[in-house]
Amino acid sequence: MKYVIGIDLGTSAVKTCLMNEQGQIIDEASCAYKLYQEKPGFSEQKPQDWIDGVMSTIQEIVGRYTGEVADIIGISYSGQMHGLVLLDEAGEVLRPAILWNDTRTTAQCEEIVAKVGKERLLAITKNPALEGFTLPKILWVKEHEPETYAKAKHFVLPKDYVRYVMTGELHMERSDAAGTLLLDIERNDWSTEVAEAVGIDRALCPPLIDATTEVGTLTEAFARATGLSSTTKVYGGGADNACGAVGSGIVTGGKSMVSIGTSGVLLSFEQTPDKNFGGKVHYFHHAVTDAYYTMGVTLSAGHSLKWFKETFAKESSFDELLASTEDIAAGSNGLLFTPYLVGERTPYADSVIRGSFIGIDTAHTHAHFAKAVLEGITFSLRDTLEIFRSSGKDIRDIISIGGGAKNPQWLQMQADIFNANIYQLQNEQGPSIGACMIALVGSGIVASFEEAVEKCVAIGEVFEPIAENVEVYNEIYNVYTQIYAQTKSLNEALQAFR
Ligand SMILES: Nc1ncnc2c1ncn2[C@@H]1O[C@H](COP(=O)(O)OP(=O)(O)O)[C@@H](O)[C@H]1O
Ligand SMILES: O=C(CO)[C@@H](O)[C@H](O)COP(=O)(O)O
Repeated sequence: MKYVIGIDLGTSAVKTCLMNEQGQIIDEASCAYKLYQEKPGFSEQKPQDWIDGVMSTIQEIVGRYTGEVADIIGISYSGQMHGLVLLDEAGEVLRPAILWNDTRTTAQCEEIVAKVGKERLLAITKNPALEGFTLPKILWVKEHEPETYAKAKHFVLPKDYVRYVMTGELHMERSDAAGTLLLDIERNDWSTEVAEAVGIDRALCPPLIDATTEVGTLTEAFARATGLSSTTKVYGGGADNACGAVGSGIVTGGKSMVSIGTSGVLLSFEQTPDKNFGGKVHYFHHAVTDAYYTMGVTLSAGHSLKWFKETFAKESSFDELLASTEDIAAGSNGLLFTPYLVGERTPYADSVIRGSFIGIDTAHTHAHFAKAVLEGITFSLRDTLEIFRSSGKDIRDIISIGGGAKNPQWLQMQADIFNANIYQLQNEQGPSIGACMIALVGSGIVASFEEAVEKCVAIGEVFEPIAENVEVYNEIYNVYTQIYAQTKSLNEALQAFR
């Protein structure tokens, strides 16, 4: 029996799993790491923490594995997107990584639009300039840390850095490169036009590879440190949302996914790169060659729940916190929450907006606040669903993944707020399953992604919308959608006090 390893480099933790050639998950391990949010808008991580986490999860899995290590024949990755890792001539990390949920780069986004042109940028990259993407982060370092920028030889994304350390080979994989704002999506290559317009040396961009490209084998040092064999082959991997889609079986048309991790994502498969969403949703390369996907992103989805738990319910587990909300009716007795804790991306690209609780009443308890947080996160994802539905997409079935898909109560709430059937996977780790599937396809054990879906994707429970809750949520959603405009100027006035 042959095995593959999938490494999902998330924002809260790395989640690694071992899958056999029949598509069964044999073992899993995870290791959390720190997020540094030292100033409002800043969000960084230390690349060495990722490496330590990856090493320890592999050591744990190899320690429990009783077969021949040489039978673990392939490894691939799923990675949090957009994060900037700058490397010097010797391949050493120059500064902490600036992450996808860091919004310090509003001025750099304006600079990109001024220099490239809004329409031209959209035509080339299919996306507008948003703070979370990588190019504005490069420009921020160039402006604010010129001595660091002068030493930079290459930039990479989080999982591409981990792969570099494990193999010694430096590349950037395309589904992730699509989120840099430097990729020409239709030409499937770096855009010299964008790089030149903003004054970035094109040589900073590493060679591009596909998700299933075999980049080499593990270094002797990494194999020794983890107990793996140095013959283990390593494949490109994909952006975490692309891998989540693969792990949810979304490799062909007509299917959608919701992911609640640190961020929240509503994603829909696209066969071609030429639809026009006017930049309202992100439009990226899939991990599946010659396929694409569109998605909207809530910056603080699971993060809002984690913030609430750590701030107001530190002693409770997530399950206990959610159980405490069970008896509260849909709508939290008139309490609303907007999850804009670090600003927002979809549908409001706004780094200044912050969250609110609206409608606080003397009757509200701790549990009402917890339920309002869950509802607010889910309403925010509905904002993207509305964009998709108004573009003509008929979305009735959605596969739900990520930490937020662990809880049946939240899955029912998703069905009620989205008015769609919600499908839970038997294992909610969609991205690491997707990473294993990439290794299976890359190694040739499985002939295609369609075949990998047959083998590896196991749907669990289905949650159908409850009509009376759908009706209540439709009414409350209409109120929710007014909060952004009505709190925008208040948050602008408060910005100076953060
Ligand atoms: N048992 C649970 N029930 C509901 N939500 C949960 C549960 N456990 C974790 N979560 C949510 O999932 C989030 C982490 O999801 P995960 O997919 O692991 O994130 P990431 O990929 O960003 O590291 C947490 O921040 C939390 O909000
Ligand atoms: O910025 C985006 C997508 O554009 C995020 O979805 C990141 O890719 C992080 O994902 P999680 O850690 O929340 O899974």
